[in-house]
Amino acid sequence: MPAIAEPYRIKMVEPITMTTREQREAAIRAAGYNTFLLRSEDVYIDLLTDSGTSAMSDRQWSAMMMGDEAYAGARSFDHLVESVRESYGFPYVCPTHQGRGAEHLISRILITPGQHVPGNMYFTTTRVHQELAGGTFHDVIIDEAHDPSSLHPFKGNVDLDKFQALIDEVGADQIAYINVAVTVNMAGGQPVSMANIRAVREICDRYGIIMWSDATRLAENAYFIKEREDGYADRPVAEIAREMLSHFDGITMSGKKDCLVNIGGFLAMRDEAILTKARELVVVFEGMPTYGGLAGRDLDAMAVGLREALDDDYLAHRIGQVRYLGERLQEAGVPIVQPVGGHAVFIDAAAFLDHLPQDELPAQTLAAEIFLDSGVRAMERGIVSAGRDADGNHRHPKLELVRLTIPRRVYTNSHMDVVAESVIRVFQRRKEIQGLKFVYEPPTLRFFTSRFEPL
Ligand SMILES: CC1=C(O)/C(=C\N=C(/Cc2ccccc2)C(=O)O)C(COP(=O)(O)O)=CN1
Repeated sequence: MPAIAEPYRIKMVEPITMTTREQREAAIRAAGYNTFLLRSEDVYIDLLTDSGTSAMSDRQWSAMMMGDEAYAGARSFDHLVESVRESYGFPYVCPTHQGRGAEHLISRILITPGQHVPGNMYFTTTRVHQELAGGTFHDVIIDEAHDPSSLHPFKGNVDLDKFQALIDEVGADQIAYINVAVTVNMAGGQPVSMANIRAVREICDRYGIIMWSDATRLAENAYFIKEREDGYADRPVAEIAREMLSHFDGITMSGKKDCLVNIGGFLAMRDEAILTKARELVVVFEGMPTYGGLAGRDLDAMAVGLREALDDDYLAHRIGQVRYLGERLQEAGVPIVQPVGGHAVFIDAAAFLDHLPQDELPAQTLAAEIFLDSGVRAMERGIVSAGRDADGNHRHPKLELVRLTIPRRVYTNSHMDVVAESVIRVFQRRKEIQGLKFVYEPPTLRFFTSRFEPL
């Protein structure tokens, strides 16, 4: 495989510094062994999230200088609408401050309390907003998505039989909409195939069910279709992305991922009636319908970034860099979710620390251990993130993962080598590692602010 260099050159740098083991021990204790509670200055290589952490291009920065900060009817809004129409194919756009702002609005608009919302695996903020609107989430992803070692090329696919079974059980009129995430974050950044999207569309057309997408990482999904699905190898990713989205009635979008911005999101849709309802709500929760909680400059940065994120050379490098880290870990025998996802390498913490029961929080423990070893910050994506069920019991997800999330256009493969060496060092002494216990747990989205102590 010929080397793929970054399809850009660096024009500005932000110094980062290595810490000592003593500094990191003090930092992780102060953070209650929760990597979300670490201070940025104590972190060496920050792989907590790809959300809002990407580097913007000189074109985005210059677009920001031209941002129109008019309170209503700003040019910046027009630029975003134009970009979404051209690149995504939706006529209507309602900006929000970020993805969960859009999730909040669409959940209120489409869900009647008591209805059901099928989707391809849960995502934390998506499910919370569906439940707050009175909906019940049902996971209709294929079984392979819950198996870290399955090599299925499209582990994000909807299981059509599970979707059909839910329709038969509750009735199509009790399904508010189906939410198809592209890619599926909690499955390991796994894509959905075009064939599966088309098949879901057929079922939705048959029963009159709204088909929505969480398009947060749509560019990466389109790239995997180009790589893995017959008939797409010679198609530009931008074309594949438009074809993907053509099957959906609308999308929620966290611009902080595949729009390459530090803040921003939006709803995009075909039905003007949904736009009207979104505009009624956005003025209550986000701001005017033409800014949605964002400055004009943010809208301009997003209008440029969503186009850049669909560039074939950019995606070949981006996906290639994540894969490079995954392959280095695989070569050393570190158990990771396969195939390597689009935005992160997900370590199988249950297999890595197979001497710890899930209630001793293996993924939380491993994320803390990696930070202690090198100052690399990862994110827990296991029992802590899954939260408690309606009866107040811990949910026990099949996937107990630590996510090494790669920001876009920020790190080089030398940083990936440092990360790989750290994870491998921890892997070599894994049997010495003891678990963690909760010492503080908030009522919702507990992974953000919970605190832990070693057992
Ligand atoms: C598929 C998908 C996402 O991944 C997503 C945000 N991801 C995030 C940010 C995050 C959110 C919640 C807990 C931990 C980290 C990520 O670190 O992975 C959102 C919400 O978007 P938002 O953050 O802009 O509100 C919607 N859908």
